[in-house]
Parts: sequence; C-alpha cells; structure tokens
Amino acid sequence: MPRHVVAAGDAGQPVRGPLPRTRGRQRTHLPVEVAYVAALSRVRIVGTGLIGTSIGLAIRDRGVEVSLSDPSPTAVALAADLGAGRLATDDDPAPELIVVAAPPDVTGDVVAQQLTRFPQATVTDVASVKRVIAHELAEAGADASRYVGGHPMAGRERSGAISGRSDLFQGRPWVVVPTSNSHPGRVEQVCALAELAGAVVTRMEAAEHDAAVAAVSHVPQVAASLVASRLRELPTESVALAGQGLRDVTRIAASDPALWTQILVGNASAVRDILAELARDLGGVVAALDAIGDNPDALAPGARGVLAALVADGNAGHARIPGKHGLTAVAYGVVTVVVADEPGTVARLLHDIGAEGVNMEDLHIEHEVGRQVGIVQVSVVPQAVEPLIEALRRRGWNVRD
Ligand SMILES: NC(=O)c1ccc[n+]([C@@H]2O[C@H](COP(=O)([O-])OP(=O)(O)OC[C@H]3O[C@@H](n4cnc5c(N)ncnc54)[C@H](O)[C@@H]3O)[C@@H](O)[C@H]2O)c1
Ligand SMILES: O=C(O)C(=O)C[C@]1(C(=O)O)C=C[C@@H](O)C=C1
Repeated sequence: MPRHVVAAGDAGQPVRGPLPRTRGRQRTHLPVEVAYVAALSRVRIVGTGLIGTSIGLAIRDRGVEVSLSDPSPTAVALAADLGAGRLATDDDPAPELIVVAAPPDVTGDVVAQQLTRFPQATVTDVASVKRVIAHELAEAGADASRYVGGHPMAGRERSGAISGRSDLFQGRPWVVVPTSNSHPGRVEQVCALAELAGAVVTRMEAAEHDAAVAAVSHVPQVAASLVASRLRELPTESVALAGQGLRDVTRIAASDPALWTQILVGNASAVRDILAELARDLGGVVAALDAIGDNPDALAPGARGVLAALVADGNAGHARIPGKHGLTAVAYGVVTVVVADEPGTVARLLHDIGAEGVNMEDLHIEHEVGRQVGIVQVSVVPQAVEPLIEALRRRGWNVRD
C-alpha cells in the first residue's frame, strides 16, 4: 500500500527523517517534529464522468481503495463496471481524500458539502477554473485548511465514464492550487494523488493558474470551435477535401458545449483579454488581405509583411509547446507507410518498428479517400528516420519517399 506524507493532526506515525523528494517537483519540507506519514488508502471520487472515472482507473491498481459516487445512478454504475472503483455506501469508513470531479458550476457547492460531511478528510477538485471555486468556498465559510484545488491538464473532447482511460494523466501536468489557508500536509496528499495517477505536479496560485489556462486551453477551445463552425454551411464536396491540418486544428471542437460554457464563464476576464488581442491581430490580417484583394500582383506595401509575421509568430509560439513529459519539444521526423486497410496490419507494422529498436514518439493514421488503404505516419527522432525507412522496406512495407 503506498504511503504518503500528511501533516500533524492527521492520523499516522511520526516520520524519523527528512521527507522524500519527488521527481520534477520540489516538496515543501515540513519540520520533522510535525511531519507524519499516513496511507493514502481510501479515496472517494464524487462525479464519475470522464475525469472521475479516469482517476479511479489510474489509481485503483496502485493499492488505493476507491469508492465512487455520482448523482446519476447510471454514471456511477458504469464507472464501477469499467473498473474505476466500487460504489460508495453509507457504511463505508470515512475516506482520507475526496476528489470532486463534477461540472465546474457545482464544484464549489459539492466541495463544501464534502468538507462538512467528512470533517477529517482532505478535499480536492479537478475543475478547469480555480479562482471562482476558491471564492465560492470562502463565501460558504468552508474549512479552507482541508481544501486544495487541482486541475489535471489532460482530458478528451468526450464526456462520461465510457470515455475514461487509465493512462489519461501519464506524464501530463497536474496543477495543484492550494489556497492561502490550505494545510501543507493536505497539499502533499493532493500532490501524492496526482503522482499516483502518473501526472507531473506543478504548484500555482489560483490567479496564475487561470491566466495560464486561458492561453493554453480556453482560447484554443474558442479558436477550434470558431474554425470548425465555418464548416457548417460548406458544400459536402468541399468538406470532403479535409486533410490532417483541419483535423489537427479542430479536434477539440467536438467538446461538450455545457462543460465549456461553464469553463468560459468561470474564466471570462482572462479569456476575454486574450481574445481581444487575437481579434486585433485578426483585423490586421483581414486588412492585409483586403489590400491585396483579387490581385496577387498588387503592391500593397506592408501586407505581405503582416502575413509572413502571422505565420512566423505562430512558429515561435508553437516551438515553445513542451514535448512529451514536459521536456523541450523535439522536431521529430515522420516516416509514412501506406498499409492495407485490413485487421492486424497496423499491429504488425508497430511490431516491426519495435523489432528494429526504434522508439515511436507519435502515431497518426489516415484513410485514403476512395481506396482501401491507410496512411500511417510514425514520428521518430530525426536520426532514426533513414535507418527505419530502409529497415521497413527490407521487411516489405510500402514506405513513402
Ligand atoms: N473534459 C476534460 O477534458 C477535463 C480535463 C480536466 C478537468 N476537467 C474538469 O473535470 C470536471 C469533470 O469534467 P468531465 O469531463 O469528467 O465531465 P463529465 O460530464 O464527463 O462528468 C461529470 C460528472 O459529474 C456528475 N455530476 C453532475 N452534477 C454533480 C454533482 N452535483 N455532484 C457530483 N457529481 C455531479 C455527472 O453526473 C457526470 O457523471 C469538470 O470540472 C471539468 O472542468 C475536464
Ligand atoms: O485534450 C483535450 O481534449 C482537452 O480538451 C484537454 C484540456 C486541455 O485544454 O488541454 C481541456 C480542458 C481541461 O481543463 C484540461 C485539459
């Protein structure tokens, strides 16, 4: 059973030495005399949709007993059937840690209820906005010393338990957001949960968190939705030309409107400020295109500069996006293989890549329009591209130049 740090006042045994350090994160070291170790053995998840179920699936095999609750009997039964934990009952011993994974607009209320119902427990949440939750808890007069906010920066464009995945949080950031009153030992417990789920912990204050996610999550959602909504009236023949670029840019346009309305409402001013800048830049691009009009030979001084800067600035921003596991982004090479669209073919290809000792960094599969073939794009480190192409051809694969 995993053992994790909690603070004085919680049940547990005193620590005899300095507390452990954890990879990728500086632990706050409590003085030895007030530091205790207790098991993170009973966790309750309240709200068993995509995120609640994924957390249950991720920590259940790590020696934690997970109980589940949700106002929807179907949602909680499905999460249990999928293996995220067992149904909570009134006779259960009190959980040590409660994870509220409910929609953002009820999260504050649900956290406050759980703090009252379980007076010894630590309560965290996973809502995508943090300032508004802390504010609601302060208004409710909740015991803020036992509340520590959280936000796993991993998710999907689908909702519900059925979309849950045990590996959703692997190597992904999980922002731990203490309030000014959160007890350090409670903070450690929430960090331990995130690490148990495979995530990499980052600590932030609520305002800093909300400003950051406005830029890296909330504005991208708005942009994807706006681009995708242009497709609604497009003739079917035009939509049929869609390639990987459109798919890359619009994947999250399939997200849940109810959830995202709550997220945008909960972070309105930070999102608004970035969108205002974006609208200004967009106005500049429209003006540059107006200056050129239908005449590509038009002199239109400055217009080409605006267009080039648009793409170059995007390059600079894109280069800052971290690669896997928070490491600096690597420009991977892509090996493109045309395969028959038949069961087992991609599995055989992946086996052959592994047998050549090459680590696959990413994988995209497209289906070619009108032909029973798939196009598999395998991303690998640049130095592996040429040897892999040769090896796969030797093994009989149709590798594109
Ligand atoms: N979807 C994502 O990609 C993502 C990523 C990180 C964090 N989050 C956050 O996680 C939370 C849950 O999102 P999700 O994507 O799992 O949504 P979801 O719709 O898949 O699941 C929400 C669950 O909460 C339950 N619920 C509704 N009202 C409740 C209440 N009063 N008490 C307890 N449970 C209640 C619903 O029945 C549902 O099962 C949200 O706060 C969201 O901001 C979402
Ligand atoms: O990958 C996705 O589908 C997501 O939308 C995940 C994503 C994100 O923007 O990164 C979305 C909202 C959450 O608050 C956290 C993660």
